[in-house]
Amino acid sequence: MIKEINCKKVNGTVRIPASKSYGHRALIALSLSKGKGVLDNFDMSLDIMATLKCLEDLGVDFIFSDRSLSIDATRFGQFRDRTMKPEESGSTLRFFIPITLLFDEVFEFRCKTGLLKRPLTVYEELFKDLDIVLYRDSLESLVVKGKLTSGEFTMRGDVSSQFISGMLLVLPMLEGDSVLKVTGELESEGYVNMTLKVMEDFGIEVARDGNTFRVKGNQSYLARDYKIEGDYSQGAFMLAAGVLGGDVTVTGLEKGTAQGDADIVRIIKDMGGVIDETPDGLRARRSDLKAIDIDISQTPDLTPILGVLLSLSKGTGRLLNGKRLRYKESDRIKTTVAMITSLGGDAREDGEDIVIEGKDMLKGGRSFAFNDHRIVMASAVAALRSLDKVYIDGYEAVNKSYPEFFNDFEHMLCSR
Ligand SMILES: O=C(O)C1=C[C@@H](OP(=O)(O)O)[C@@H](O)[C@H](O)C1
Ligand SMILES: C=C(OP(=O)(O)O)C(=O)O
Repeated sequence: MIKEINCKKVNGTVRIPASKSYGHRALIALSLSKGKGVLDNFDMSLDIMATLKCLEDLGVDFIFSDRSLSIDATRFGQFRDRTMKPEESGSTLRFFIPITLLFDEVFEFRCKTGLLKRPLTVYEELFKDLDIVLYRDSLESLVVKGKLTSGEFTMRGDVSSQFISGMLLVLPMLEGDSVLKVTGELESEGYVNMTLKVMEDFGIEVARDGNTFRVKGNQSYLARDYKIEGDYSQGAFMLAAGVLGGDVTVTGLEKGTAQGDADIVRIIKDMGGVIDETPDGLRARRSDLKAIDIDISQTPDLTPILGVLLSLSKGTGRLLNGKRLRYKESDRIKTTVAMITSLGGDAREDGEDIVIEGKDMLKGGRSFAFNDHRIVMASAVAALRSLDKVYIDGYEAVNKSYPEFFNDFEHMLCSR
């Protein structure tokens, strides 16, 4: 489906939805507690619903009302279905593989096409010498069999942090103590920090020494109520909208967060963008931006919107070290370049980097979503500084993480 965006100016205040990453983790932590609790400031998206469905199939019950989710996990482990459906959520797939390995049963992961093309190598390597089978039945089906026992685990840190988070979440549930060693660069480290933060908030202790994590076994997650913080990865689109096209205040983002994507505030400021802390929230105002070089290895989800910002800055900027971007919902190196060029900007791939020449205005035109929610949202923001309208082909991909995006962007902020 195609969406026409004709928004040239934004003005107003927008509440940023709850963090998807915190949402996945808090749902899992509360479910592993086998108790009851309420998650407040909770927002739905297709990815979050995939995690909910997997937990429901593992025996957990939910009631959702008014952005609040009540959870009854007292029957966790009394399965309704041994087929997990992670849809297109990489986090869900990579978090639930170790969760199902708590049970010594056979589980099937039936995925939407595309998800199983994203790497599972780190688990495949890890489980090779353990008595655990990961078997890709087809492009849509993965069979998981075995039982995880405590021990010493070594995992690469430069494929996806989700493997590390997935293992960390279950290690305290095992009978003995475990050590998890991450080798090489730990990329997307902010997401591991979020995992550790949620585990701590739910009463779990992990001792960290650099990239070695020591986790005592036989720990219990505490059942509790929990408030999910706002999502900086989504806030990034609205802050960018403010500096490109008007005056936007975002609310709901916590200071001192573990979210790596909170770095968007520093990056925009380094580009000369004006973002002020106000009593209401962060206020971003239209600014002249200068191009800079940005390392995207730690904050891959910011790439599409950083691409838009650089394409509307003065000078040449580079998005650096994006090799893992190839394994997201789309190959985000290619699709970020395609989005910018299709809207009349100047961007090219350079190995694992993207090089962008800034312009005053883009032309507009048709941008393909490539089934990537973050390309959809970045394209909509690019419309603010495009001469013609922007048409987003496949805009429904936005539902993966931010179903209310167009409501917030067009109805709350857009002023013609
Ligand atoms: O753990 C998480 O919640 C996520 C980790 C990141 O993936 P990588 O670790 O593969 O970069 C990020 O891109 C994804 O959107 C969410
Ligand atoms: C890559 C993303 O999510 P996931 O890996 O969970 O599919 C994302 O939200 O941009």
